Amino acid sequence: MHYNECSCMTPTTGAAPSTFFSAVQFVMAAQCLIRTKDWPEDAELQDSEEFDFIIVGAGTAGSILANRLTEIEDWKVLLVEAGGDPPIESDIPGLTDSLYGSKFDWKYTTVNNGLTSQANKGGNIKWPRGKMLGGSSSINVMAHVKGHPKDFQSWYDEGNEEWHPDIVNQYYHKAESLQDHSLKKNSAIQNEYGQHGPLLINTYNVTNTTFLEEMLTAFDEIGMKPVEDLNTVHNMGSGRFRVTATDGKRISSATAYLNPARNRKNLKVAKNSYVTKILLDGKTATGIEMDRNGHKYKLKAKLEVIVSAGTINTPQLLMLSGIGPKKHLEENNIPTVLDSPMVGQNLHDHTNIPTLVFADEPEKMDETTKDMESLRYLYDRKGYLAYHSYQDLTAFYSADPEATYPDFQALVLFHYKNDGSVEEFASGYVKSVEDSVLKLGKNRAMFQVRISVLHPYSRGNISLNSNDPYDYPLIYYNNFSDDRDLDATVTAIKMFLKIVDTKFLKSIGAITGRLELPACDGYELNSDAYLRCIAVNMASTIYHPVSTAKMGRDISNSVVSSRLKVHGIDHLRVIDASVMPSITSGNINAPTVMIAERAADLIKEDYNKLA
Ligand SMILES: Cc1cc2nc3c(=O)[nH]c(=O)nc-3n(C[C@H](O)[C@H](O)[C@H](O)COP(=O)(O)OP(=O)(O)OC[C@H]3O[C@@H](n4cnc5c(N)ncnc54)[C@H](O)[C@@H]3O)c2cc1C
Repeated sequence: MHYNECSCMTPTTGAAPSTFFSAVQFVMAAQCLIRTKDWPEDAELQDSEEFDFIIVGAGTAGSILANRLTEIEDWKVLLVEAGGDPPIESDIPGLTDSLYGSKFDWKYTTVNNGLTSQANKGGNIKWPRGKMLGGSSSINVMAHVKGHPKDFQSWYDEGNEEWHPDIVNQYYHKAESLQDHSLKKNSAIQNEYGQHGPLLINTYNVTNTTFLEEMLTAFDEIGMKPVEDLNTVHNMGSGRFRVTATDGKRISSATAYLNPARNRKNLKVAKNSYVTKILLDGKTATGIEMDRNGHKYKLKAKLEVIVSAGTINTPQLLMLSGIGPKKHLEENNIPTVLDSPMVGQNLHDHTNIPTLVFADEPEKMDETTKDMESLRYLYDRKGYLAYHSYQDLTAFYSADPEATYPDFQALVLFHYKNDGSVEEFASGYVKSVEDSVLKLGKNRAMFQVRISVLHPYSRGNISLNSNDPYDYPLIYYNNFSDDRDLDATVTAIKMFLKIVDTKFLKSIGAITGRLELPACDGYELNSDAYLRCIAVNMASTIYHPVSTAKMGRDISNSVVSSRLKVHGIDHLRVIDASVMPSITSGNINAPTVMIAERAADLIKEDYNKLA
């Protein structure tokens, strides 16, 4: 073809190229507009510099504490974070998955115990954790689920007097600001949420709501009644998630709390800085030892060191500093400062079993639609990038239909027909399971329903691998060590599988289908024995580990007091998900936010600074 034959290349008056060039410029600029640019500066530090408070970890809890404590102008605060600024992928809900396994993830895995999760490649479970400002709130799925008042009543009844459900509710309200205008019209929902807090709560900008509505009708048919707002009815029924995202963008603890405080003169933030030890003078915390680009700093805390390093790193740091079970410290050649037997113990989580349903719909988005949706996201923050692939749906239910406290949670994740994500999912399993998923999924859409028992009995622990702070701790999950959890899991799956017989699911030809695992070969499909076998072998996590520095009355049964002070050590607190006495009914980021908000006021109260 000659140049002249291509009408597109015929010289023009310039209007067309200039119009398209403007469009390209708009697209380039729109991408920059997404990016959060308000991260705090990386502070310069002097060795032996003194602060009033040093907070270890800028995650969900740590970022909140940094903001609330620097509200007191004469308190000088240092926030230390092992990671750096979150990348643009963290801002865009639809790209969250690309962070897993990246440098923004600690990439922890559980220890292979040879018994559970044997269908997973490596026989272990991946436990992602955010390593950046915002911590796991910068990598999570953004569901904002506040648990059930009974969860907090049980904390309170165990002697944790600062955590009565009414007080807890007050601190949820302090944190929240409900954005969804249609929900605000309902006074019960409006009253359930705070209206003026830093954490913006909304509903994902999902565009294909017809499909969601059909699914909710199916939930209704199996007794999981759809409700407008699950938090308002304390998690009984089914519905769309409230999320910490608004205008199609993530709201992490860092964007909600840390960035607005970044210019305060009494706050310093040290990024890419790893705390290796809490410094102690006898049984008093005096500061931290920190590694920044190979340079070791010793920094002093006049009032307190606050450990907010999360459920895995918090007990690791306590033990590296000589606070933990004496025998375990001795095995790792760490001099015992305080024999605190519960450090690292009581680990539990919401184990999840991916229950697979295959069906004719929904169809895969074609590439042109996908491209148009990406452009649309740049234009108005809608389209598939505006929500996480967990879409929106969840259901809370119980074995007893009359129950008012949920036993189980199911989260629904869709994989479009012939979508590459099915292969990616299947590749996490041993060959026989991988092949059966691919066979069942050929020319079908896949629904991955992640089913969890909300209140497990099994307990695991976090242990040290050695006294080297750079050696990853060992995660002994022990998730089915109590048989009641496996029985409950089978009940939960069976109850959920009734969905395959609902009108909508039947209309799209839904089937379950056998997953090929030699261990489960002899069992009839979907029999109790088969589901038990699948549950044991396919067990994974929904990423909610808690309780490895639990609060309680004394050192024999807990690590911290109701005011989150470490038993037996002065000037040291733990404030993060590890202090929960037991896990809440649902996703745990919102409870961790509430804990940090409450703890900030407990600290202010202790120093007579509460307004
Ligand atoms: C993939 C994923 C999806 C999830 N989805 C949801 C969801 O949709 N909804 C929900 O409610 N919950 C969800 N969760 C759980 C929730 O996000 C976490 O429970 C919560 O963020 C925990 O907060 P935290 O403050 O305890 O710890 P983190 O937020 O993990 O913060 C700990 C911080 O400490 C830093 N740190 C650790 N050790 C050191 C050290 N030695 N020195 C310096 N810094 C250190 C870490 O880098 C991190 O930034 C999810 C979690 C994950 C991982």
